[in-house]
Amino acid sequence: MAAAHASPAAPALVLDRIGKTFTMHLQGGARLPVVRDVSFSVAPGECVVLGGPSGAGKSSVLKMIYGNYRCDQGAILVRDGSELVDAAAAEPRRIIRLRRQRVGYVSQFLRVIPRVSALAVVAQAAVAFGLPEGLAGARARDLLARLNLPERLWSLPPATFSGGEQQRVNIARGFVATHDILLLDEPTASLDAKNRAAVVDLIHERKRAGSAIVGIFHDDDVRERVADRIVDITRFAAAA
Ligand SMILES: Nc1ncnc2c1ncn2[C@@H]1O[C@H](COP(=O)(O)OP(=O)(O)OP(=O)(O)O)[C@@H](O)[C@H]1O
Repeated sequence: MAAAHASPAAPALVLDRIGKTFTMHLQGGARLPVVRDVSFSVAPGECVVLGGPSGAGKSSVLKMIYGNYRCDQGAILVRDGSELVDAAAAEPRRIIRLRRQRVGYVSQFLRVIPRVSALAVVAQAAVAFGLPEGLAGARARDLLARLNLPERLWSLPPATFSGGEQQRVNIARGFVATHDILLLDEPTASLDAKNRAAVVDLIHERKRAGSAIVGIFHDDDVRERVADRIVDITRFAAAA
């Protein structure tokens, strides 16, 4: 595990020449090079939006930052208190700690947990971050209300919710803790205009609070309202 000391002015996140080639073991080991030498950094309070057409590798880059996909090359430096941790080389236990304390992630779809209510799904994320239960519950209720999830649904498990309702539970879960780094994979894809606006407000609040955000947004309007900078992933296309 690589670790070094970080200066207070350092970026929250640095990607240094990361790359990914998928190997399809069920297809005779066919190799699919996706990206290479992806390098950019994100400052506290900044929102970097990943651009590029479908299949360019935007979600793969987010998944490498979160540790869902292993990097073939490069380093992902995450500030963890006074340390800089290379998440690309970190042990699983360290990745779990980073996810709890430093890096939040809103995926495209909610992975529902059977029999757990929507309110508990959101509050549990805040408890895992370290908030006391009372405060976690209050923040969960506040977020579900801001995201216009009808109160009659809060005590129900989200398995039977509509796509947009599930996605709002997912967003509330990602925003209920105050991670230094927040990864957003098309959080507004299945939302109407009112709820897209609610998410834009949450992103602005989180930026003001100093989180470094990396997001993917296909909606041009949302992208323009939240992006400080767009990083075009096609610049890092790996040759086949
Ligand atoms: N687990 C995987 N195994 C094999 N190939 C994968 C895997 N994940 C992604 N890919 C491939 O990597 C390429 C990039 O996919 P990725 O989802 O990162 O693109 P994207 O830019 O986010 O696309 P979209 O905008 O459509 O979501 C695609 O060709 C995809 O098929």
